Amino acid sequence: MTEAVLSFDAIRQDFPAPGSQSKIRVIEGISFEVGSGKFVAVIGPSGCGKSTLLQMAAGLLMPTRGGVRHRGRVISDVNREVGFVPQQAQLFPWKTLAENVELPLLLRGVATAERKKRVASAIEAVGLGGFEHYFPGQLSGGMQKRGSIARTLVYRPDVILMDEPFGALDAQTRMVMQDDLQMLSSEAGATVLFITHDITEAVLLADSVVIMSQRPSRLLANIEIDLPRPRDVFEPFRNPGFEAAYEQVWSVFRSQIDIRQRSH
Ligand SMILES: Nc1ncnc2c1ncn2[C@@H]1O[C@H](COP(=O)(O)OP(=O)(O)OP(=O)(O)O)[C@@H](O)[C@H]1O
Repeated sequence: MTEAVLSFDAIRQDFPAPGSQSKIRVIEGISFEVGSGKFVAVIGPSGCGKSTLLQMAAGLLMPTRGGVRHRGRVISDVNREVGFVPQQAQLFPWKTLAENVELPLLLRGVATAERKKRVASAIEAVGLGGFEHYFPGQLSGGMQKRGSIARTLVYRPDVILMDEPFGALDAQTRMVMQDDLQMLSSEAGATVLFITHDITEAVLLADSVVIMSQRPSRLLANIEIDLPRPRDVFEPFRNPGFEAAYEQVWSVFRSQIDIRQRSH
């Protein structure tokens, strides 16, 4: 069995209800693991607590009950061994691409020569060689997203947390980025916890898909996606076994979506 890098153990999360003394239960009893070198996608209806789980893994929020462990250690403070790729690229607009990517290394006190080497290789890995001196405003949305991924890869975090990283991209750029991410993460043997609303994206990228229910959210299923790699993200249905895997996820997930019967 592969070693668990992250484990979520019977997580419950209550938040104070804004404007009242009561509490809202958002998560009720979620448990799953992210194994070493595995790509785990989490899907669930809007507001079910997916981002909340990432915040717990990053040590920015402690669960009301249960615990999150990183390589067996209970996370009780900011977890500096995770890398976070947010929904928006969030590069500093006044810094060049190279300076943005270099920042985490500066904060960690990495020596200059090593910094330069790692920045160059991270920028190269995401296909942005030649754009080092561009400012974020001079890059397209997709390129900024690549920059944000390079800024995470550069310090080689033990786990990469991605919160709908491709949600805001156009459909074509999104496919290219999915393909790149698949290659980068398998080459680096990276451990990734990835949030998405998109079942196709989840099935194409993940080794397993965790499906959460509506609030208070529970774990509906944790489905292993045993499709050969590399997977074709451009023509999903050409991947042998894709249709069955998609159907397996959709058959669980569809109960969580309001599909209204309209008579007109
Ligand atoms: N600090 C907070 N205080 C109060 N409520 C919160 C807080 N953080 C999150 N919530 C609530 O918890 C619920 C889950 O939020 P979260 O952002 O984790 O959902 P999500 O599944 O990532 O949603 P989406 O798919 O729409 O991004 C939401 O209803 C939100 O209003």
